[in-house]
Amino acid sequence: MRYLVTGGAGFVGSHTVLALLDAGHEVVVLDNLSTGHIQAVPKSVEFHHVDLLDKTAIANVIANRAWDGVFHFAALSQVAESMRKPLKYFYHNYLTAFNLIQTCIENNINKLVFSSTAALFGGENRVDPISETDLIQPGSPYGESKYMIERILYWADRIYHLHSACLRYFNAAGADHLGRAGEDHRPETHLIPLTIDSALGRRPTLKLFGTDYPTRDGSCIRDYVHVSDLANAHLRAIDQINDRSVVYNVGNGQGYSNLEVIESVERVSGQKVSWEPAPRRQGDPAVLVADSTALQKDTGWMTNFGSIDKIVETALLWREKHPQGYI
Ligand SMILES: NC(=O)c1ccc[n+]([C@@H]2O[C@H](COP(=O)([O-])OP(=O)(O)OC[C@H]3O[C@@H](n4cnc5c(N)ncnc54)[C@H](O)[C@@H]3O)[C@@H](O)[C@H]2O)c1
Ligand SMILES: O=c1ccn([C@@H]2O[C@H](COP(=O)(O)OP(=O)(O)O[C@H]3O[C@H](CO)[C@H](O)[C@H](O)[C@H]3O)[C@@H](O)[C@H]2O)c(=O)[nH]1
Repeated sequence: MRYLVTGGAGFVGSHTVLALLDAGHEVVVLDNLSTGHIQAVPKSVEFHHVDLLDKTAIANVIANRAWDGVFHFAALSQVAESMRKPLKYFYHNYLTAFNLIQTCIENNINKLVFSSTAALFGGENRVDPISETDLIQPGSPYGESKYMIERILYWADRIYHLHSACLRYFNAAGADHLGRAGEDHRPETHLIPLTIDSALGRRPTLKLFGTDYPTRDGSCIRDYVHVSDLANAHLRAIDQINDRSVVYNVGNGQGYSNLEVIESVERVSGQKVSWEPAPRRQGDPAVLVADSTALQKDTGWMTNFGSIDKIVETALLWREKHPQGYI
């Protein structure tokens, strides 16, 4: 199969590219390298330095070739930044997806897998774990921008038969267990890599955002899913959309508090993490844990890296080998 991957130089995209190659598929990556890294794209992969805001550039890559499907990872994805710059998120995430979807329709592509998010479920009054039918209530412009794209995809299916899988990831973390790829956001905003860097003495004291949430220890609870398990969910999801569209929540089904993540990093690294309480970060819901039963039932998807310690272990190994990230 030949697949187009937007955002394939980024964290989740690069791990999915590896999973696609491992399964014997041909992959073409389209990325503007705004947050991704060319070093994360295997040399054997055809790469196009394209910004999805430029519809003509997208069409130049897609037109006149046969495609078996598209994986759309490219986006701006920082919840906190979206609270400060909401219009940037609506403009960028909506328009890039719009350009891509329109080009897919114009070129008779009929399968698209989309990186949606747990940030759709921002409401405080709901019960975890969260299933696909739970109330959608984005708690940030980032989450809202992803929901807007889910709605375009809904209508693109009904009217143009572009079938889609919207995968609402919870917290992607970890690194390829063979060390071929890892997490390198600049600046890094995610808890696990920041905590690891604190343990390795490469960062000053970690700020723990919020210690007064209504949770078991006062810190937020998140559902961490290993990035390679998440990549695998994409390969399974695309097989589900030959004649229909699907929406799946993707997580481990188990929540860890921020303090429990710190404990895991200390356990796995054998080092103390220096941290201090800090005010809540805007846009953060207290708890986000996935019910991924639908994905498991439909596709047989299971996690290989279920425990937080395993996830942290792979992330730590990559970080130890790549102290400067991709260079
Ligand atoms: N990391 C998570 O925990 C998480 C959770 C839920 C959803 N998501 C979603 O998954 C996707 C991937 O997340 P990630 O953590 O890998 O992010 P990332 O920043 O590492 O990857 C995004 C990639 O898209 C590229 N890109 C961004 N804007 C582009 C544009 N206009 N044109 C072309 N390329 C562009 C970047 O250069 C980068 O390579 C995003 O859509 C994100 O919203 C991530
Ligand atoms: O220095 C830090 C960084 C993070 N946190 C806390 O750690 C938890 C996890 O934060 P991350 O930034 O690692 O992840 P998020 O849950 O904010 O975000 C992830 O899940 C979201 C869905 O809710 C989005 O999809 C987003 O793209 C994805 O990265 C949050 O409580 C956050 O406040 C800290 O305490 N200190």
